[in-house]
Amino acid sequence: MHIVADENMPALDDFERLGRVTRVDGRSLTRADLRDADILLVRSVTPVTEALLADTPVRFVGSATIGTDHVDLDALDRLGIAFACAPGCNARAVAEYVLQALLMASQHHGRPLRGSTVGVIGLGNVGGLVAAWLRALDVKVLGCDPPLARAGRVTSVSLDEALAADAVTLHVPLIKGGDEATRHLLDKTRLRALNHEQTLINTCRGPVVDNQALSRRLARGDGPLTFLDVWEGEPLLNPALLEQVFNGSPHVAGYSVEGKRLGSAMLYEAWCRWMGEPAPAAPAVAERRTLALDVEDESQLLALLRYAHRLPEDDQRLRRSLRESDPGAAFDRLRKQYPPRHELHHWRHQGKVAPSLRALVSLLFESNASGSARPVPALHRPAGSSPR
Ligand SMILES: NC(=O)C1=CN([C@@H]2O[C@H](COP(=O)(O)OP(=O)(O)OC[C@H]3O[C@@H](n4cnc5c(N)ncnc54)[C@H](O)[C@@H]3O)[C@@H](O)[C@H]2O)C=CC1
Ligand SMILES: O=C(O)C(=O)[C@H](O)COP(=O)(O)O
Repeated sequence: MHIVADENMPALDDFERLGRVTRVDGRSLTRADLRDADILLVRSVTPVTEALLADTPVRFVGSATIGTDHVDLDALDRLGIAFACAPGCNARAVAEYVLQALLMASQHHGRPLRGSTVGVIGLGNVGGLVAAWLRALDVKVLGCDPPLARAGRVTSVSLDEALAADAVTLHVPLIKGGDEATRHLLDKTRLRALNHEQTLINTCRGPVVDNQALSRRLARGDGPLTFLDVWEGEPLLNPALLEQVFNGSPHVAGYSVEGKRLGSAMLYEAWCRWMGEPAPAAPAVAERRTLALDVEDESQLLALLRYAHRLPEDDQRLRRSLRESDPGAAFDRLRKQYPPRHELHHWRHQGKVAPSLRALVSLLFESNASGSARPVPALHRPAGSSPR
């Protein structure tokens, strides 16, 4: 068995037991790399297209990501190739990023997060978690998810109602065309309606916000306080826009040690399911070390989140990278060499917690390593295909 895998995927031990693993640069991967490959494992930077896979022996493609906008599922269907991805694998990492951004914004605006309103656009794995954490803090969540509302799974406000909140955070998939398109969901008109008292956070996909229109909006000086983790045109981004945002990062909101490992493990689980083999046992929960910090107000809550990950450091590294001769390569290098960052549940919390923060702090440290909270891989089997 030959497995071709993106060089930025950790924890491929299970696949290594299955056969020979060749590591490749996900951005420059070509069909020639797949001439004798049975399995292809990618991350979000590899466009998975008919041109890449046609006339190769690949029978199973796995993407260790939540987003799948880089994958042409119809092409995989036509080619009879199974596809797996990892919904929810890094949802907690993104939610911690968003909570930190919201607390930074509250400090900047000089008003508490508790009691404010937050528009959460997209209430799936990430947005649903963000909403649950915010409700635990007595934040009024204006959740907007028309597809889930149509399925009777949530109640949804309109997009314009959600955009009127004190802060707005985006968690939709990138859908490039058709009735459900989310490309430029925040276009010139919607961006015009946001003001300098508000906060805008985008951690889903760059093109969900029209970046040119956003830059023009921010250039007027009265636009929202903006946090961008994702950019139109990655790995190249608009340097003027980076200058204008309050905090920028190189598409790393989901880059936790746990999220990346879980993404790889979920693909192996999907492979076992596809092959009709028993699922691997969930890894034993390691003894957790203690994180001793009091959380008696929102500034201490911010300090707690920063024990795990400091958003301003992502921002400083990204701004420095723009001075390099090849900023696109520098963006990718920041991602490849991202310092190990743990999700908070890696630790066991000890310390005084204000009664108003107890519900949230307990959710932040809840383990999802086993049981019903453990995310399940998605497996797409093309009609009539079989693994053997
Ligand atoms: N920056 C990063 O490192 C990461 C980014 N992501 C991105 O975040 C996105 C969201 O992640 P999840 O919550 O896990 O996905 P999900 O698929 O669980 O949830 C997405 C939700 O958006 C809803 N939705 C679709 N169109 C909508 C619209 N027009 N308005 C409002 N809601 C709409 C869907 O009904 C769904 O409930 C992913 O598709 C991915 O692109 C995910 C992980 C890491
Ligand atoms: O899971 C997703 O969706 C993401 O956006 C990934 O966390 C991004 O990481 P890479 O796949 O680009 O390494």
